[in-house]
Amino acid sequence: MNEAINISSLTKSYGTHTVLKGLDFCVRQGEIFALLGINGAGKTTSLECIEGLRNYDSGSITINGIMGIQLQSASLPKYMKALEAVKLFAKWNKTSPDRAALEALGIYELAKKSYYQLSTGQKRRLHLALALTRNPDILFLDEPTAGLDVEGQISLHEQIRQLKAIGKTIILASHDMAEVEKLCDRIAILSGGKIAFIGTVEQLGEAMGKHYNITIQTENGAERYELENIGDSLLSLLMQYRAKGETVTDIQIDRGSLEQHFIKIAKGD
Ligand SMILES: Nc1ncnc2c1ncn2[C@@H]1O[C@H](COP(=O)(O)OP(=O)(O)OP(=O)(O)O)[C@@H](O)[C@H]1O
Repeated sequence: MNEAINISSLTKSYGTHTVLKGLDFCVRQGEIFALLGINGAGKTTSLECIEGLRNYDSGSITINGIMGIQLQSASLPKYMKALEAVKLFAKWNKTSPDRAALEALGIYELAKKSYYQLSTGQKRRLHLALALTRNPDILFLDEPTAGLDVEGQISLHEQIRQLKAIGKTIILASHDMAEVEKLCDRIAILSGGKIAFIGTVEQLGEAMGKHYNITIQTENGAERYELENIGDSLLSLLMQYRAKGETVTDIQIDRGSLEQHFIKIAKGD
């Protein structure tokens, strides 16, 4: 698959504070890619360097395609109608609005509503539509569903999937692990100014190795354990229950959530 973005040895400091210490990663054409990291890890800084909104100190950034940017916070005049805004931005960008993308975002349903009448989710959709007026190949979304209710999140996810289906590459920063797990093809975790992990959520689970969350249910209640290996450890755990004379009624095993893996990697464990 071709690369939409290639980042090599990217560094960025604010005064004496070095935030990016040599980032290396690529985003493939047509994928939904998430940049993850704890608060202050440098996600926005990385995105803004790639978008050209921020200077960086060294390294290289190669972009193959036109970029569209949905900023974390933005505003429009109170009485501007949604479709008016889209047309204005399209005129500014000397493009004609991409009907399929606008339909995917449900903008025609909002066409005649003034900006102040839009809900947070509808504003988010409109700003995404404005980012699309450049007819971009690559879309940057900084925490796209922050502040949206569950319904708003689900519909924006669906719209992001539709944008992928019409060929857009999407790179987003997010704190929402459930969102990332459902939506993204690949993730990169920023930690200590570098990429600590890159790959699919499944690959992250595999890379974190033999780690299991075990819940053992008895008549006396449920107890949770974290085991490194499932064979001997689980067996000896069950033997302990038997020795205590407690009957095990149920066992649940999972390989750890994205959240658990993320916290371990993002905090440098
Ligand atoms: N303009 C700036 N001047 C000085 N320091 C800055 C500036 N912008 C960001 N920083 C610092 O750089 C670090 C990374 O910030 P950045 O906003 O890129 O992180 P982030 O991962 O996007 O965080 P969050 O999840 O909180 O949005 C933080 O320590 C922040 O305080």
